[in-house]
Amino acid sequence: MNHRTRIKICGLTREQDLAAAVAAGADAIGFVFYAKSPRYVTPLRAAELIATLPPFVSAVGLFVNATEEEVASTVAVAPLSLLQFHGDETVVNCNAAAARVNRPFLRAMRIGSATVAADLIEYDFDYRSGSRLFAGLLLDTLVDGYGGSGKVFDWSLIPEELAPQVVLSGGLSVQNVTDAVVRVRPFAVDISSGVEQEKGIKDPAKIHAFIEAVRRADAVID
Ligand SMILES: O=C(O)c1ccccc1NCC(=O)[C@H](O)[C@H](O)COP(=O)(O)O
Repeated sequence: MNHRTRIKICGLTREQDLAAAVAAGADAIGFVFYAKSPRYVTPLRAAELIATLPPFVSAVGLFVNATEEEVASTVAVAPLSLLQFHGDETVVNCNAAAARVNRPFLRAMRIGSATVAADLIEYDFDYRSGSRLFAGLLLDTLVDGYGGSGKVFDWSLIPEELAPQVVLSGGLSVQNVTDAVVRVRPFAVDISSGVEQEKGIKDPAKIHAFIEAVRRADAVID
């Protein structure tokens, strides 16, 4: 079987960075609607950027503790195909917002030093049983500012049975992603800091090198 790890590049703000990510083979582009983030884009700006995407590249909208109304008004402007909830939202909050706009969603689970494997299994069960629109867990590193930290967490925490459904995130880079994919075998990987010149400004060469490294790992797995 040809293993193909999906790839999300997050926190894009410029047309040239989208073009570089698409040319390199990204499967999804993440847009940050969290105003405190240096990678923040308005719904209108996201719509302009999404208009440059070719078919079959997903537009993911990232929210942190947004209200249902904020999610609905964002999706009314920016044609997102997938939502990502990255704050302290509950299952009920995520499900209500996703159902309001009828979009599937990723739930970011932020992993810290006290997290154990059973927490991941319980979290996945809570969301899988709580919403037909739950599309999976995005596993990220627990930090103060919610995400986009450039810091890794302990990948050995990820239960083998969950790995094929998770999006692995948090501090990935061209240096560590081959090891991450071979060890964890996630459905997808997600990156922001590791492909940047500065926050919100991506580096086309780093994007290309990262995606090449993921493809090398896929070849090892096959
Ligand atoms: O990217 C941000 O600025 C951000 C701010 C607040 C919440 C989440 C945020 N990003 C979420 C993502 O999906 C990032 O890609 C993920 O946290 C990984 O980031 P990095 O460790 O920089 O690769």
